Amino acid sequence: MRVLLTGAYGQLGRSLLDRVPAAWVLLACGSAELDITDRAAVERVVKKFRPDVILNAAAYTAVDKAETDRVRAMKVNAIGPENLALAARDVGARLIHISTDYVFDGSKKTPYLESDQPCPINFYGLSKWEGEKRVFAVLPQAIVIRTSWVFSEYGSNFVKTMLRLAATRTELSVVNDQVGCPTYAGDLAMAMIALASAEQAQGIYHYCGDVAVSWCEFAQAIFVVTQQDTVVKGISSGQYPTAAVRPLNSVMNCTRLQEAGVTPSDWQACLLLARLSLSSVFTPPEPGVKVLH
Ligand SMILES: NC(=O)C1=CN([C@@H]2O[C@H](COP(=O)(O)OP(=O)(O)OC[C@H]3O[C@@H](n4cnc5c(N)ncnc54)[C@H](O)[C@@H]3O)[C@@H](O)[C@H]2O)C=CC1
Repeated sequence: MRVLLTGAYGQLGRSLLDRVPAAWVLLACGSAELDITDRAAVERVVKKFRPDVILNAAAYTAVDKAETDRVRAMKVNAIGPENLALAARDVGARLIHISTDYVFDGSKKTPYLESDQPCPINFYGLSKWEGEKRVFAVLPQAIVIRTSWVFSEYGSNFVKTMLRLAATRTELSVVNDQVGCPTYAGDLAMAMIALASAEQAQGIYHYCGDVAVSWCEFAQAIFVVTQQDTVVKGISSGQYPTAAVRPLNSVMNCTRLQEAGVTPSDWQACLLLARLSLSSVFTPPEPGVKVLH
């Protein structure tokens, strides 16, 4: 199978690179090699490589910055995926794109289903929802996986932030009224790989961790696993104002993907397995375009 991976050097992209099946012919492109907002470049690369599947791990993920950097966020999160969908349609490729729990407003009292109506409360969520709509308008058979609270050995994420702060502080205040499901990027990568081979799969799927926690409880779990005595004090969202408002309930129901044979992320086990590499700073060289297999 010929697979084009975009956004190859973000945390999901790198997690995919670690796990792609050896039998795949993979073209991995970081933002320097393929800017997904450049329609002509996307078309050129896709026409030349002729992938069977495009995996899009590229995104504008700075949630707070997106409130003021709106044009860029919309370009990367909405126009970029649309460009990939157009190019995929031209060559008959399938597209697996990633979206977010932040398309919801968080007012629901139970886990969000794929059929629930999005109603984003921040610009990042709005741009990601626009991306979903543009993808399906061009390629109705595309796959969109909505995920949440992603962490890994790579990039920047909540786990790394907590470990960095704990290195210099004995007590941390962390929000305790936003609840969601942490997701290990390696598990999300495996879910994408499974769907890449599932020819019948299409539409929206939710994929996240199997246990819901508040950010405060997530921080406590991180310090238990890494055996640190950092004290974590719960505070409300109101006591920690951010540029972008976050949904209070980010929990998503993953039954649809489970029925397709993909188990939710066992994030607690992954935290334990990944704890050594999580605490080290990973700065690999920026590679160029290459066919890995
Ligand atoms: N990190 C998280 O907690 C969550 C992430 N997501 C979604 O998961 C997906 C993966 O996110 P992460 O790997 O965590 O993000 P990341 O920020 O680590 O990686 C995104 C990558 O996209 C690249 N990129 C940015 N603009 C680009 C462009 N114009 N063309 C090509 N590449 C470009 C960046 O250079 C970066 O390497 C994204 O779709 C994100 O919206 C959803 C929910 C939560």
